[in-house]
Amino acid sequence: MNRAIPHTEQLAADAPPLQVLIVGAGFAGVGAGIRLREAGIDNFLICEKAVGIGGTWWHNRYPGAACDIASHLYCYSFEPNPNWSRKFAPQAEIQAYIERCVDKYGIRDRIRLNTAVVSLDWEAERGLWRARLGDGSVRHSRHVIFASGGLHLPAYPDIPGRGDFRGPSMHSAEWDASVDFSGKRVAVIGSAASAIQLVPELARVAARIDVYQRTPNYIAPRLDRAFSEREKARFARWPWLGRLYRHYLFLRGEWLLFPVVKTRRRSRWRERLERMIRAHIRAEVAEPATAEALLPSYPMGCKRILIADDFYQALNRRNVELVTAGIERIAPEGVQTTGGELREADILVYATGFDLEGYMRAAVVRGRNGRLLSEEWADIPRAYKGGFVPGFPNFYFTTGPNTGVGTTSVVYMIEAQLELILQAIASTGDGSAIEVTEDAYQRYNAEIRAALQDTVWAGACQSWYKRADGEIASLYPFNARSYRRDHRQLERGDFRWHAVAAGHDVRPTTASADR
Ligand SMILES: Cc1cc2nc3c(=O)[nH]c(=O)nc-3n(C[C@H](O)[C@H](O)[C@H](O)COP(=O)(O)OP(=O)(O)OC[C@H]3O[C@@H](n4cnc5c(N)ncnc54)[C@H](O)[C@@H]3O)c2cc1C
Repeated sequence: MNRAIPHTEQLAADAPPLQVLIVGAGFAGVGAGIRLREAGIDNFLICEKAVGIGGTWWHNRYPGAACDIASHLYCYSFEPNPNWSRKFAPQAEIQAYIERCVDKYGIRDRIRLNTAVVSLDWEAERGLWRARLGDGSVRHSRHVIFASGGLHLPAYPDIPGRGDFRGPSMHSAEWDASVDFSGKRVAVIGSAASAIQLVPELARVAARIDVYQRTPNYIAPRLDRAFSEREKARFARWPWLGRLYRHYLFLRGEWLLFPVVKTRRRSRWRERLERMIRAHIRAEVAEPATAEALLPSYPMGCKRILIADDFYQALNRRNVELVTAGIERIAPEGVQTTGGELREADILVYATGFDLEGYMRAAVVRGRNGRLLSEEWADIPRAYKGGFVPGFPNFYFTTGPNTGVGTTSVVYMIEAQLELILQAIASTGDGSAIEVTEDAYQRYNAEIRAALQDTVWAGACQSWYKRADGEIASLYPFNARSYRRDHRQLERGDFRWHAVAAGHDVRPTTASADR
């Protein structure tokens, strides 16, 4: 039975506690809501700081924005979509898909938009999380699913003079659709995942585009194409066909791409792919000096492997130039390079990615005994299986620390994480609170850290994945299938349960095998 969520002004501090509060309405938050409802848990609320649903696919609206994991895999396994228009669906279509899921599974009345969760405090005496929301109201909840995602905070480069630029400037994730690029000189800072999608689109209308590249990327052909009406009809008629295709896409990532990253030792397979992409760059880019500047000099997989069909072609246009000189500062008239050249621009676009640890900075979280999550993670963000941190009872992350696989769909990973979270919530049916043990947390993270040492990301490899101290807090060193296997069953010996009684002290209990 649906119970309408009262409006903010009606929410007094003593509003009945929620069973589950979900932070964020992206693939993870919406997926969590759907799974909860399926499990018969109706008393949940999804708070989303943005004014729309879809997370990444609400925020990233730059021209050319699209997924780079094929759409038939980049969607919920329980909600295949036979009607994807292309192999790699554009942003609007993915956002509309998430909206459709919200309606089909009846969770729209559980979503509160324009509502940031500012802080979360564990009230041990009540066994509840106290959430302070952006509008100043307070809500209590037994469980919190922290589905803020890692990529919701746009990162700007630390370049002097950013505020001096006299024209419009924007981050790719905060696109200003009111700005007209026609006939304008545009400086695009960055040449990675978002830049390679938006440069070909802007190049069609802008007078000139300077693409500022710090480090070249391995960009493989995307081989995107539209699905014909016939193909869509077949996917609709024979759902097994969609499942088979999805499975093929998944195995391709596991077999073709995972071996590239899984070892830091020499790999013939990796070297072969590197040679193929280098040959591709030389074949695609007309100007030899530009082609040379686009050739990466590090092992493939060290940075994210990108795909595009039209980026290298766009660099052949007369109105597009690759600038490899460093940036000294942003001037009112444009970009001043380290070579002393002032390259004038009318519009600045920062395609400079995200603060990779966005899940860490999304809200102030205080667990047992007032322990701040930021203190727990002062050295490095860590979590047991990416989702559980000791000292934070009934609190779960999706896409938390060390959950990035890079070779498969994040939605696939999210579904695995939700499986474990749902089991954790179900295990507290007697009113207790669940918490991972310190031992299990330490052991799991020691295993992850040791395994990361043998991946291509370790050692001298410099990448966005790495923190300034060289630690890797975002990536998972094994393949997606082993991740899924690892998330199938809550390992009860790795948890303990607190007896929680309203008005009484929380008494930690040891997990018994039969819980
Ligand atoms: C441009 C782009 C393209 C991508 N393409 C792919 C792809 O092809 N394949 C792939 O697997 N992955 C891709 N990703 C990664 C993508 O982020 C994930 O696939 C997925 O969308 C993550 O879903 P999520 O729900 O975990 O996080 P998000 O989609 O980021 O949603 C989290 C939501 O939480 C909200 N939020 C954060 N903090 C708070 C708070 N304190 N209070 C309330 N709300 C809050 C945010 O506003 C956001 O809407 C891409 C990412 C980007 C940026």
